[in-house]
Amino acid sequence: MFPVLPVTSVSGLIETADVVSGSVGRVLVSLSGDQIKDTLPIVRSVSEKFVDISVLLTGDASTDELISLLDAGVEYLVVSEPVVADLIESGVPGSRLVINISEKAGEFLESIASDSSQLDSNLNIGFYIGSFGISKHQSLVAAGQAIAKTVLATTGGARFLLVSDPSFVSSSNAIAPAIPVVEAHYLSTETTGNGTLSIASFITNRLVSDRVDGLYTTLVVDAYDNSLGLVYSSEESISEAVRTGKGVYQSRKRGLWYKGQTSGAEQTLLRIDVDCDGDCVKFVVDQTAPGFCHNNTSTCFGQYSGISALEQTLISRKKNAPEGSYTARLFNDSKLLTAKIMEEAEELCDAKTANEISWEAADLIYFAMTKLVQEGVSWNSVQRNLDLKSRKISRRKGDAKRKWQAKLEEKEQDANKSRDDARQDKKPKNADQTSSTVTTNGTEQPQIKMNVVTVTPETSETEIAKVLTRPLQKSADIMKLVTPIINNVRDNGDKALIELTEKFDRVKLQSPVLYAPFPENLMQISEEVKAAIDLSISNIEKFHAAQINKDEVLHVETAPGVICSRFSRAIESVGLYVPGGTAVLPSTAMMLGIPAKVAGCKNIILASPPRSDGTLTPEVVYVAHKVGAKAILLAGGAQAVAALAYGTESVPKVDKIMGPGNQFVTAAKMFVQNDTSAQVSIDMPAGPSEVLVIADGTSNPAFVASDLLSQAEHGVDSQVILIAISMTDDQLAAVETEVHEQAMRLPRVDIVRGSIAHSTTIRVDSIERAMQLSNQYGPEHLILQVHEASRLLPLVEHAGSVFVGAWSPESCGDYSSGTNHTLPTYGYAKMYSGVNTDTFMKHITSQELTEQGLKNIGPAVMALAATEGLDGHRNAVKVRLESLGAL
Ligand SMILES: NC(=O)c1ccc[n+]([C@@H]2O[C@H](COP(=O)([O-])OP(=O)(O)OC[C@H]3O[C@@H](n4cnc5c(N)ncnc54)[C@H](O)[C@@H]3O)[C@@H](O)[C@H]2O)c1
Ligand SMILES: N[C@H](CO)Cc1c[nH]c[nH+]1
Repeated sequence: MFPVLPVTSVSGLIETADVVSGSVGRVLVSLSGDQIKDTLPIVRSVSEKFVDISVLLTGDASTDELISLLDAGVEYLVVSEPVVADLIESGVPGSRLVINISEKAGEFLESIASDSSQLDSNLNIGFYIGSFGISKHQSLVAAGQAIAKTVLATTGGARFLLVSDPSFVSSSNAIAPAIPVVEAHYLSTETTGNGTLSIASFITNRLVSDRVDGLYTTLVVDAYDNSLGLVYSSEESISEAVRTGKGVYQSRKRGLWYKGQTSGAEQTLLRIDVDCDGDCVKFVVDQTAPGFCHNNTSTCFGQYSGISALEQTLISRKKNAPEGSYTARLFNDSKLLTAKIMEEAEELCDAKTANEISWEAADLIYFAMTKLVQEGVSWNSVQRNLDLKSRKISRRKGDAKRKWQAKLEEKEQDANKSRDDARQDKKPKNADQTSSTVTTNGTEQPQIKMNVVTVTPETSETEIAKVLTRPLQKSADIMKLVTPIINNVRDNGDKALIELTEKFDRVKLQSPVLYAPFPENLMQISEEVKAAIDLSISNIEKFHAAQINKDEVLHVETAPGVICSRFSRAIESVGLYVPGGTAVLPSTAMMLGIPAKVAGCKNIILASPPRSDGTLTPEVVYVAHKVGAKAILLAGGAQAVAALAYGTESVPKVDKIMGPGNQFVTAAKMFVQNDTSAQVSIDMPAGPSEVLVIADGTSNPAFVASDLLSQAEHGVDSQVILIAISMTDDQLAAVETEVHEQAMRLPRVDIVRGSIAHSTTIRVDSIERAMQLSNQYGPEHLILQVHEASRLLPLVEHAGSVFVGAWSPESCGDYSSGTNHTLPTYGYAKMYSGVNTDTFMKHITSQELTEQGLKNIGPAVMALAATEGLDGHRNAVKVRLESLGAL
């Protein structure tokens, strides 16, 4: 609550606003009805400069005139009781009104003393008493005490009392929480003055200290309400702060502390507020770079994040963006910036899932912020505008301009047309009513339903390609996000790793690595889960061990005396990424750790994002222990990938990084693989999970739905496809009902809604067409739930892993059957295998030639070397053949 409210006439408004702008930040202006119209522009401009104006109405004014004041940004209107009633009837909230009870304060007190229930309807309304009205009946202090006790105490701080009398200063404690209203010309930012009252003394009068040194606990925040840190104040430091308009505090060791006097990181004081019970004072300041903390961070709680961080970065880029960089281009090319803002606004309008919407909104804010910084407009003033707009009482109808309505209609027509084209005329009735509702547990719910498309021999290739399109992955944009993260870890090692983990996983670690042997208490798991892991490990180990025969060396005599051979070696150091963002995946630790162990990798390092308490899921630690991992890196995302690729003070560098992850992980893996200085390879791009189920009229609808949902629940960026071969409308409807009902029972139903929104059922009339579409899509998981499913296997050209028949749910491959679940997604099954034992090995070839062998192939080598103009190569054979007398 504010400690004092200066009151002035219109002619003194601007001057008073200047005086109080760095301390109380509020003014009460007394106005008559006929002054309102001319005062509105002044109200707007003063309010924009962060001074809140309230109006004390003298005389009469119409309801519309009073509302125009509130629309212009006036915080509170102090008016008589009948006017309050009129305004409330016109829709003005009570929280913006203060009843002027000066004229009849005595009666008012008497009446509420006899019946306090009459206050209930006015719960959030403030009260104002001028000394004149009070003096007729009783002393000001007595009136204030009575009102404070009877009226204010019941509202928990929502209601306040303004008392107008200079003598109030000395008695303010006696009638707190009433707020003194003081003629502005009596107030001064100086400590003492000729007949003036110090603003600082009003603040300190409000404060109590529960500390032995008598100092006041002081919260320092910036204009965005970011907490910068905690300090202490004294009467002297508060006086100095108000006098200088700067951040001045009381150091517990070094006395008066003018913040930034030596470092340059000083603060401009915007406002001082006192909390509800007077034991904490809040300084709102504008902080000069590099920041508030002595560690040169923006705040004592670390660097800014979100909007504040973005604004800071863009301001510094504007000063020194490298020539040719994208940001420099944006600052220098206003047309490009305008086009990007329009593009991102459109993408936000088109976004469907929660993830897409927040992603696109972030893009739009980035470009909007670039425009603000380019034009020298602070985010602070945008926030102020939002606050002032929220004070408006009159609401506009809010229709969009005609130009934009027309554009929207055009877009809708285009979308309808392409949907109709894709569905063609053979679309079954009921099959594509995506907006239908169903009743679940007695309540109507929008049906969770995949889009349905019928593919016929006439369907064009373009239409088919569209149907098989995966959710857009903005690789270039993601790369832009992960590149600075990777560079930061490469350059700053553990420090960056710890900071980024704090930023993205919201946990501050002391050390980012856990070394083997892992403490028992970190891997305590139930006997049931332990048995499940042990069984799964045993099957995975059997299947992966069978994939190699390390002792077998390949020998082939390609020509007499020319023996070529090949032998395998394990990759020495491997980094295994175990995702942990939306779900914890100990199964992925098994799928990567077991083949690494079977292959014989010497250094196995696991990486996984830590939980909010800084620990890892015990199941993951247990698996790490079982596979003989040397260390576990407690980090996720691009920062974990970078640490594994380059190594840090505590993270050992690896030779190859394996494992799935979200778009940041996948992009980071691609990045480090391309950086020759990292000398690291990767397994494959394994991104958001996906499944393609092929079903027919014989399939069990519940089984089909369950397989679709088991992948849809991974993340909103997952996609599932059902290819329905010659299913009737009823058969398809049965699957759709199962999808909805099973989904509604899943705890992750919200994620499922997101992924199903971009998933499709494709109706075809033959197995051949189904297999051709599946091969074109190249799914991570292919599930064959058709009559005599195994006969389709020879037709599979591209897929990560295949599940054959009704009794082979995809989940078995995820956990326990023995095959690997780390598989290529996004169509990469066309050129990559899933993780297997070979992923952890490399093959070395060797050859041994006898004299005869050299004589047999030497002339061919010499001829080819001559053709390539590489005489050195030719000579290496020539000198030998000459020594054998063969030339
Ligand atoms: N293809 C496969 O074989 C396979 C197997 C298992 C899981 N998956 C997939 O792996 C993915 C796991 O994703 P996840 O998110 O749950 O876990 P994750 O561990 O891959 O990602 C979490 C990390 O992402 C980083 N991150 C989050 N938001 C960020 C941002 N805005 N900027 C920079 N970094 C950010 C954080 O560092 C966080 O630790 C899912 O898509 C799942 O489908 C695939
Ligand atoms: N289905 C995922 C592979 O895309 C792996 C997984 C882990 N846990 C459950 N499923």
